[in-house]
Amino acid sequence: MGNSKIYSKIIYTTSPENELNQWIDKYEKGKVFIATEENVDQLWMPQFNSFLDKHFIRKVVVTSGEKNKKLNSVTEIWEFLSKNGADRKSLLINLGGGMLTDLAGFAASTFKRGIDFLNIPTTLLSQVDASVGGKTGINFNGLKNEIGTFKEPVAVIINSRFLQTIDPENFLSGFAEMIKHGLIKSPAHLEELENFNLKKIDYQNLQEIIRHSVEVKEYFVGHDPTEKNIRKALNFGHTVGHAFESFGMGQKNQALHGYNVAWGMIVELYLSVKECGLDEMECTKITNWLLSIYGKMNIEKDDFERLYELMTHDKKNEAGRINFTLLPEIGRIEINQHCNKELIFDALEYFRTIQ
Ligand SMILES: NC(=O)c1ccc[n+]([C@@H]2O[C@H](COP(=O)([O-])OP(=O)(O)OC[C@H]3O[C@@H](n4cnc5c(N)ncnc54)[C@H](O)[C@@H]3O)[C@@H](O)[C@H]2O)c1
Ligand SMILES: O=C(O)C(=O)C[C@@H](O)[C@H](O)[C@H](O)COP(=O)(O)O
Ligand SMILES: [Zn+2]
Repeated sequence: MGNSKIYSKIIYTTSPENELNQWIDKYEKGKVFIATEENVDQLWMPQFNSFLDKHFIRKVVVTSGEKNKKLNSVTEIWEFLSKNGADRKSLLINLGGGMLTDLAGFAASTFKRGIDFLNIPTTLLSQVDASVGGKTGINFNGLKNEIGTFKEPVAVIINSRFLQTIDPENFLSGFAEMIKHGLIKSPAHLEELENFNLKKIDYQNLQEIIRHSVEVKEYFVGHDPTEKNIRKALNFGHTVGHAFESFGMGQKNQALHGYNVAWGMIVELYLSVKECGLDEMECTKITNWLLSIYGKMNIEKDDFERLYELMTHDKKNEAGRINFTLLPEIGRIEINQHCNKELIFDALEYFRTIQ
């Protein structure tokens, strides 16, 4: 995958506490803090409690769920840090899924103009994607990740044992970002995902597959940390996926991020055929696979204008044009692809009617 210039140290371990020991030593006693969210606090914090006590690490717990990836929750973390005497040299440990690592990473990257943070991701999605690469942020104004920063954690500690308590839907949500990694860079990774038994998860094998996925992410982040160029590859499926996700925000059964990305990838694979010459049979094969795992979201023709409007907020856009990352073939990307409104509507119609 080539030399990575990623700033964070990525550590794979079965004993996060042992790894943490060495990191904590670099910081003054009483200046290390931990942020988590309710569900993870209940499920996984008990195993860390004596460690936290021993090292005088104080804890803040925010409310779980994507709808809490918002400014109020950031304020809670800022207040906690401020009241507990955090200074510029402090460390914040973020224990949780992508919602928490995005949120608390953002809080850390802005507190006193930025303090160190370390991620311990607890969902598949956060292990293969969200905790790595330094995109932090919150949703705002009905738009995904509208406010945020680029700041990499000092380290990411990955332990696949956390995944044993993940529900199947959240597992599949993370699996979608892995499929994205295979599609944009690694046919070999895609193949191992196609062969992965989702009904009977082999956690030992999974740890290795997670590593392959993270390597794809590291490659793009290492070469372009602030998404000026080829990091846009990692946004494949997200121009449309984020529009779907923002569209569903606040609805009762809001679909998980990875599901929206999977559906976004179906639309963007169609665009790849039309604009970049992706083989139609290849597109159909992957689309059918994605549909078999993720089903699909129901959209109406009347929704197309709103979805298009949401795409006009995508962060990759330039000069008023919607910017896509597309695939001329599996494992290769073309960034800065512009599709006209008519073609985007065609692609949405393809998605709406596909069985
Ligand atoms: N920064 C990035 O590069 C990046 C990349 C991909 C996604 N994201 C963001 O990540 C977020 C989605 O992350 P997510 O899918 O991890 O969601 P999440 O953090 O909301 O976690 C999903 C659910 O699993 C629960 N949970 C967490 N760890 C658990 C565990 N070990 N066992 C049981 N339950 C557990 C949570 O409480 C929550 O209910 C989105 O906001 C998305 O935009 C960011
Ligand atoms: O790391 C990246 O770069 C990505 O685009 C990874 C995406 O999976 C992730 O959802 C990211 O948060 C999207 O970022 P945004 O800039 O489109 O909000
Ligand atoms: Zn994503």
